Amino acid sequence: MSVVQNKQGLDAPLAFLGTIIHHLSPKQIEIIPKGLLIVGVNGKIAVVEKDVADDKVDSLLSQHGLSRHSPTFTVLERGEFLIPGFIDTHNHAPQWTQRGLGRGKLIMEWLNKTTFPHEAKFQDPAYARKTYASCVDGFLKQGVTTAAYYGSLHGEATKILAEICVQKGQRALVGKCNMNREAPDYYVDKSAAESIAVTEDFIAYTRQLDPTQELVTPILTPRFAVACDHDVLTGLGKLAEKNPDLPIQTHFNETLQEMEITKKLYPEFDSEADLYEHFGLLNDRSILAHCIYMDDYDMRRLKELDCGVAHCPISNTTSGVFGVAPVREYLNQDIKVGLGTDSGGGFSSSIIDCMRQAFAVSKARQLDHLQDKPLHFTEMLYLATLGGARVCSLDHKIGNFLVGKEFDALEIHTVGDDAGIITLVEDEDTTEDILEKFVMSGDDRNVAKVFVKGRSVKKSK
Ligand SMILES: O=c1[nH]c(=O)c2nc[nH]c2[nH]1
Repeated sequence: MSVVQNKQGLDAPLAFLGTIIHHLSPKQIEIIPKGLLIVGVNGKIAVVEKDVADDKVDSLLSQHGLSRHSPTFTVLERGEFLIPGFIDTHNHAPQWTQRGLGRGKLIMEWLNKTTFPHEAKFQDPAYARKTYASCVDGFLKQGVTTAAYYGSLHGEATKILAEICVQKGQRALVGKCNMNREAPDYYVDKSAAESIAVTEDFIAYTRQLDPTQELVTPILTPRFAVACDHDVLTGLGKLAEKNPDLPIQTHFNETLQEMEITKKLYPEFDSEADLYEHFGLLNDRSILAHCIYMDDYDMRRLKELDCGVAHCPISNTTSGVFGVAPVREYLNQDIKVGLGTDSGGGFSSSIIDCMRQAFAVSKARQLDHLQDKPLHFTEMLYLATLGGARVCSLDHKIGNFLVGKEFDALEIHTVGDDAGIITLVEDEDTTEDILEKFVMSGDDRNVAKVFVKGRSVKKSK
């Protein structure tokens, strides 16, 4: 077992001079045209100075042991800027090799025919190590500095996923997936007792791997009530009560088929909100994926219990039914909401694609709810950054560039030979124009550098 590497921090402070973009709240984006941002060797943001004069740059750099000639000092040219790292609030790591497969199927058919055969392969630790290494590298490359991962049901493979996140420097919530029914014999927890025991062992292992949760936090992961009997949900509820630092993730009001089966299996509950709350799994640490079919009661309970919503516009609109989640309503009610790639239900593992699809979904929603204004591109960026941090209960640490937070950031390049096929930046473009071009037409080639806690973690272009 490896413990978190490089405990002592960075070799030298980092400094960036140029355009810095982040959110202070859902409605408040701050675009700092000539900013100086300095990161201390502890990986935390030490200075954010706006409209900084030249002599002030020199003095602030020197106060932190740097100069304009230091190798860790970066001048961001026109078309280059810093944004906070992307946060993927819903991601199935063992589905890395099935992205795009079986789209158009209803959920239960897709799980049984496409997904479970893939996830079952993680019985083999060597396969898990190889595939999870590719998965974590792939997400880092695309600027996902934090991911909320569902593992497979296997304890060993899920430990490997946690180790790889630590080794490669990705911040992650990692969960052993609990599922002891409504799945084939070859891929199901053998009993409720075993499901809970493997979960406890995984939590203990991860706490040893990263004792201060510097990067990796274990997360309770009942796949959904369809796949978990009463004993599993009861056991997980007890773990949630005993471990108040553990986040919880599950799928919620995802499809009409899933909701109908849930109702048959749990006839005593009128809503999924009541069901998960009864078992102690709905609180301010809960990350609920999809949340498409929401009545007033569900909305109210999510708000009252301060749950977070993982909005997954790509998978929602490409499964058997076109699902339109009420994302404007979540924002209006200040219900915590962020974006999930839902990779591999989502055919794309890119949060940039996800931002764009969130826009399309908000347009679709407007067709039936005229008052629901479509998302603005700055709101899409909010969902991908600070919104996601709130959903993952990590907004005290990451999500924007406030002094004292950890430096999880992307250096975005929209010009130059390596800028790919982004909409060409022209002389007359404002910074807002350039940001919009990035959000609407950029891709991983524009994510030039990726930092987690100040460490550079993108392997290659
Ligand atoms: O998009 C999804 N992916 C899954 O793996 C899953 N399991 C239950 N419900 C699900 N939805």
